[in-house]
Amino acid sequence: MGSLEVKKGLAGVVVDETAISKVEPETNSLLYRGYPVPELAATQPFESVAHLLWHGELPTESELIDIRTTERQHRQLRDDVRSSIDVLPISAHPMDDVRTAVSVIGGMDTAADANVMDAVGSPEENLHRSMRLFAELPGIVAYAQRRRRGQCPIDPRDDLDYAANFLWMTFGTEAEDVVVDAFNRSMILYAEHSFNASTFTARVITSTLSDLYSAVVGAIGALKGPLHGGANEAVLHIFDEIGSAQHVRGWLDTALEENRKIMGFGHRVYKRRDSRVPTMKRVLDELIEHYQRPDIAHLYDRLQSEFLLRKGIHPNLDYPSGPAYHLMGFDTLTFTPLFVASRVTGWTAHIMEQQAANALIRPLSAYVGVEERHVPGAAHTPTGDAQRQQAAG
Ligand SMILES: CC(=O)SCCNC(=O)CCNC(=O)[C@H](O)C(C)(C)COP(=O)(O)OP(=O)(O)OC[C@H]1O[C@@H](n2cnc3c(N)ncnc32)[C@H](O)[C@@H]1OP(=O)(O)O
Ligand SMILES: O=C([O-])CC(=O)C(=O)O
Repeated sequence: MGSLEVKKGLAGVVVDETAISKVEPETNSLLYRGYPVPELAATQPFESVAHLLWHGELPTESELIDIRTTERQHRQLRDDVRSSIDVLPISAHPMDDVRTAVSVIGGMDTAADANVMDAVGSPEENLHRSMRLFAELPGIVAYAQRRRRGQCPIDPRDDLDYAANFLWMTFGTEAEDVVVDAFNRSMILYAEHSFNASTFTARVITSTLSDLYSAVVGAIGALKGPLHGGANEAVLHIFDEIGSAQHVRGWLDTALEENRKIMGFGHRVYKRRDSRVPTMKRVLDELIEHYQRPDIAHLYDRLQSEFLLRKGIHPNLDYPSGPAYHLMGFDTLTFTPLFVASRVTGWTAHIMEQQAANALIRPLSAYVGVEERHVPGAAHTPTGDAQRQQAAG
């Protein structure tokens, strides 16, 4: 055991195959089921990308109508789910609201755990569960923000597609096309990214033959941390702390002296650039133009160039997403729940892929603790092989 090489954080370890997305750090590119993500973001509604991730192909016209019809059928926030959120204190993080809501949805879906030995469910059941979570999460995220603001929930609108309806349920006003389009592109960019920490969590849970809801709940927990999805929220906290572009240098001096991590920068896989940043930066630029907020552009550019100069580290997707969601009007605490609403498509695609070719995920560890010793006053009890030999006489 002692001679085993430890791969801390599983860095560089290939644990399985996937056909869902291809992350290529050498060329800074990202493909979902073979399609370049910038092409998908430029042309597709998020509903089509969800279909692509689950089924491997973009939907035909009639399949898109089907997914949109089903999504509309399940949009309404259910009373039991709303009550489960209401039990939590307003001070709870909205990621806790979302995690609790998904857990309750799973518990209410009696098919999911009626027989613990068969919790995994059929592929058709799991596709249906994935679709329902995709449809229900916007209502949950919107409700969590409105509740914190002391506002009543807003019913979904059947005449609006996914992105426009999400914004409608959150703000109670019809968003302008430029904002709907920006939001749609952000959802596509966040949807999937191979074996990141939350997706891997979902696959570990799935590998024990647990159910899809348990895997999504675990994934939400993993996404909450600021080294992963929580970074988009953390970026806005940093922007608030800095205040304006002229304060970047002084702020960065102190932060680096204190060995702070600068959220929204760096990546485990992309060591040069994050493939999604240019597309999301364009989205941010359009929003800055739309809302006439050049101050945000100055702060963004100054922090990016100063940090690159000092540490040689590039921004990741969370860096442009944070200020973009801020400009759209979302509360900072809502940013990571938005990531959940998008990433649930990738998670569930991976859960189904794991189920289709399962192997229990169980790595080894190298023990570095105290060697065998004995409880004071106790007779020495042999362990392992010695115990077996003694028992055999
Ligand atoms: C959608 C997403 O989930 S993208 C990731 C979002 N997370 C963040 O933005 C959080 C900030 N970034 C980080 O903490 C890291 O870059 C991670 C966790 C994302 C990737 O980290 P790893 O691959 O484990 O690299 P690690 O953290 O060891 O960094 C390597 C070196 O770069 C430094 N570094 C990396 N990112 C940062 C950062 N954002 N701020 C300051 N220093 C950093 C580390 O301190 C380390 O320096 P050292 O070698 O002198 O100790
Ligand atoms: O791939 C990662 O490690 C994190 C990430 O960018 C994502 O999940 O989108």
